Amino acid sequence: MDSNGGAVYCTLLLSDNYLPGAMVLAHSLRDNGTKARLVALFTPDRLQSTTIDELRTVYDELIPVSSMVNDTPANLWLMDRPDLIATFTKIELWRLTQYQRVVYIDCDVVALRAPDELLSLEADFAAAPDVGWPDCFNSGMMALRPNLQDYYALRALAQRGISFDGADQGLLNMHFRDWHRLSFTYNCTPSANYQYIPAYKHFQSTISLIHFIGAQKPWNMPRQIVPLDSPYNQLLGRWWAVYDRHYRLPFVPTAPAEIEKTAVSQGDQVHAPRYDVPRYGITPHHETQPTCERQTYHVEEPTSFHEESHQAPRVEHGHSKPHHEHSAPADLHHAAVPVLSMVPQYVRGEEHVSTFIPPLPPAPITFAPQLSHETYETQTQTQAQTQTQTQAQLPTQTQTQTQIHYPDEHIHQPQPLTPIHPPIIEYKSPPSPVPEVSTFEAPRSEWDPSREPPPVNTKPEGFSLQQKTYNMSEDTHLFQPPSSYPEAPKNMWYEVPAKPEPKPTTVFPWESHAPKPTRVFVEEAPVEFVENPVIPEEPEQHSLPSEPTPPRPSPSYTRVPFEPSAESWQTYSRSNAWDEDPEIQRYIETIQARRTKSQVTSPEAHSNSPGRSPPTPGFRPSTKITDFPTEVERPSLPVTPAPIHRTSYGDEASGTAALPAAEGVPSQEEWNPLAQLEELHRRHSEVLEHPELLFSRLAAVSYRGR
Ligand SMILES: O=c1ccn([C@@H]2O[C@H](COP(=O)(O)OP(=O)(O)O[C@H]3O[C@H](CO)[C@@H](O)[C@H](O)[C@H]3O)[C@@H](O)[C@H]2O)c(=O)[nH]1
Ligand SMILES: [Mn+2]
Repeated sequence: MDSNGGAVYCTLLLSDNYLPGAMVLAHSLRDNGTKARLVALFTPDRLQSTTIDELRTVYDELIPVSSMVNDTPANLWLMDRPDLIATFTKIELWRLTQYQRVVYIDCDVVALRAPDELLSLEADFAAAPDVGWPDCFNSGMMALRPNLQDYYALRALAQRGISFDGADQGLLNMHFRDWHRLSFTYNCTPSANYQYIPAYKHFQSTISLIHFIGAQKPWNMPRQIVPLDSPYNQLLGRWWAVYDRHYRLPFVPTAPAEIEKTAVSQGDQVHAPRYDVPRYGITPHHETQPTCERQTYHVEEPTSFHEESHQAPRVEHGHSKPHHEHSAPADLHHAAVPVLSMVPQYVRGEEHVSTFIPPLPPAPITFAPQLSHETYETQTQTQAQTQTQTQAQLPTQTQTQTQIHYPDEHIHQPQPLTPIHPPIIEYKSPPSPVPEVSTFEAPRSEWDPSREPPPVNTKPEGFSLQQKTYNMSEDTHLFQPPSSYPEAPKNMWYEVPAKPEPKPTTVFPWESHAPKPTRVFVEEAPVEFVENPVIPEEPEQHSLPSEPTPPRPSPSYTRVPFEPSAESWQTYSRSNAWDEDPEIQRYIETIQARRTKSQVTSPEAHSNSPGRSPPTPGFRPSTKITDFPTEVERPSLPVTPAPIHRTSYGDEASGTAALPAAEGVPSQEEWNPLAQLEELHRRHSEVLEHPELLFSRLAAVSYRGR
């Protein structure tokens, strides 16, 4: 436990590509002498294990947290920052109740001095104003007291996606309305087009933390951009200075004596400076240089950096680890053992070093910020080789060769970071830069598909599609029809154009000169139903016209509806009253005669005479459709009256064949309907009197029926 009673610095790492920021932040705090514990929250599911290993080299404690993603990230696009999708994870800070206080700092911050006074701040929640909207605080630096009330309240907001910017800052500002306002110097957020230069000049010496807000982070930017003296670029240089101190080639302690000098006396104990070995996948020069002697630090507990770096991955939880474990290695020789660092892998700024061929004569220095387009691995090697070459060849520097050149060397020289803590390690600066010239580089497209995968965190294309939301009507009133609708216009009509029927083209000559047909067929005459047939009860009383009425155009038949008689069917005459009426008969004959004149085809037409042929004996001429067989025609009395199927109109060949008799049906000769009816009546009364006989009877009948 340190002097601040459970107060820690804490940062958050959600992705591998922010690793350089997290490392530089921790180094900058340590370099400035803080003794407070450095804690890093990290999301194991989103990070490579090598990244976590790297964090372990500088942070005292790593705390895994599960990432909290904004499920409704639309507001993130207002900032054009879809990469901030998981910053709700910051809420986990309030669950760190093992600490009294947490001074949270974003990864993209570099400390110019360690703001240890924030560790003992009284306020429950303090932050500095945001440069974009100063009524809000910027959530990149917050001094807070972990507690579960705030934690659950914040988590509830996060789960409902309540944040005006879609990320943590919008959410936290909605929750912490009364925040203790800290000085802007605790979270100085310069922008590339920084406006208030006089204020910067006035306050710059008081700045504690520089926060590189926005999508562009220092490690993705050129090491140096013009104008060099702009506030932003100067502050950017401060970030690179820390990075270079710990990760940049070359790192060659000039002389053992100077290393000795760097030990910082703190109180009554000699405390070794934070020593960070520049770790590359190559053999450092001092191993190959015999002049590099072993040097011993004065440390409390000599610890081999080499051994520590080869420990199995381990996540520390809660238990304290004295920060001096990370202090200087006891033995420079150990420290010099090559260890591969992951950090430069995520630093694109190295690409902003131009590889060039020095022309002759040298021209004034200008910097070309474009990148040499090499993969990182190649570059590292190139750097390494070049470095060796540089060492050997720089004194003469006459040959034309590819070499890495650091144009910003003079401004990124390590310098006293604060008056309180003098520089802890002296550097031998690389040989002074050779004169530079600007080199032409073709404009680079955003990414080269032939060399690299598409850039991460780019905007999905579908987002630019227009979105439209339709809402359900919330009107609860019933539909009220208007009292009247306007009259439909009356003058709106038009002639339907008649479509002329196309006449089929004639093929044969008789089609165009066809004679008019004169013959008329009986079948063609439509049957006319007499709706109310006049059935004279007394044919005698009927006065028929003595003269034939003018022929009606069509009907020759009359269908008489069947009227069930109340009398017994035995008295049924089986004939129509008018059939016997001579007047009617005569009338019909006149029609038939008329027809015959106009070539009526009728059964009589078989005779050559146009008039009425003499009746065949036993075959009377019929004028009725429901005719009954004559005595001659019928072989026996039919069961029911049925029309006789006559050969119609002399066509004897068609349809005259008798249908085969049904099986099991008694022949008509054997069937006496009167006797059958009597039998039926007898059985009926028998069953009524003796119902018990019914079933035996039925059985007998069905048996007989078979
Ligand atoms: O890919 C990512 C993105 C974010 N982070 C972490 O989340 C922090 C916030 O993201 P950052 O890119 O620093 O956001 P800023 O550009 O600083 O944007 C502002 O808006 C953010 C969202 O509200 C706040 O989190 C910041 O504090 C605020 O400065 C970072 O520092 C990291 O700690 C990652 O580790 N990986
Ligand atoms: Mn930030």
